[in-house]
Amino acid sequence: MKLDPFYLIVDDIAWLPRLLPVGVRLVQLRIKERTEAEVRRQVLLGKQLCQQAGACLIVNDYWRIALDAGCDFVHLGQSDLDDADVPALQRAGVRVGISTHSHAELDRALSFNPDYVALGPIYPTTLKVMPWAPQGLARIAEWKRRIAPLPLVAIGGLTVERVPDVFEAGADSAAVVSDVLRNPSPESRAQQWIIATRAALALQAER
Ligand SMILES: Cc1ncc(COP(=O)(O)OP(=O)(O)O)c(N)n1
Ligand SMILES: Cc1nc(C(=O)O)sc1CCOP(=O)(O)O
Ligand SMILES: [Mg+2]
Repeated sequence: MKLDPFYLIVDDIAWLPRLLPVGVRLVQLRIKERTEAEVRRQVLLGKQLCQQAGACLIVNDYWRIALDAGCDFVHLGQSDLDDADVPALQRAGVRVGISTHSHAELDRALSFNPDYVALGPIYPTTLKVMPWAPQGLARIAEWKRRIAPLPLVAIGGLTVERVPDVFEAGADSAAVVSDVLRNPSPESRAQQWIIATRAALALQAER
């Protein structure tokens, strides 16, 4: 399976009418601290907006809601895996991406037969407190050797300026929150991301 090289993560579907028209084609809805009813509403609307734009929606954490809503992709972290029914998702045709931060987590993730593996944080992130030291670029290459041909998503502290190194190290897709959503112009930053990730992917293919 191929993932778009630019993987945008948003905390509310209000971002979608702003950023889908720019050309975002892979978007994770990562909603925290809202009621289940609100998450369900956003997932249903997010699915519709992404479908209309030809974009792929990935639902973070809320795998039951995603399954009920007929979504086709979820993202699960290690603690999410404790109560997620991954086989039920897979039987329903829902693709699953899994976060990893260590060798043990990678072994566990691979045991679920995921559709992609995410590695993070590559660089320090200000979005959330994490017990993990930044992984660095060498880890990307190591993870890629372990998981190929599965796609590898890099996440954590990524910026447009860091995109070339991340792809050169072996990432297939770069996931980002702050560098886009906290930019004074999220639309133009997303545009820069699209250009940078496509260029980096093309260079990777030439090597
Ligand atoms: C692409 C991607 N990678 C990692 C994460 C983190 O997932 P998780 O560890 O479950 O943490 P939360 O995002 O749920 O706080 C992710 N969401 N997306
Ligand atoms: C949500 C998340 N998960 C990570 C992981 O390593 O699993 S890093 C991260 C934060 C990503 O946000 P930003 O692009 O603002 O650094
Ligand atoms: Mg999670």
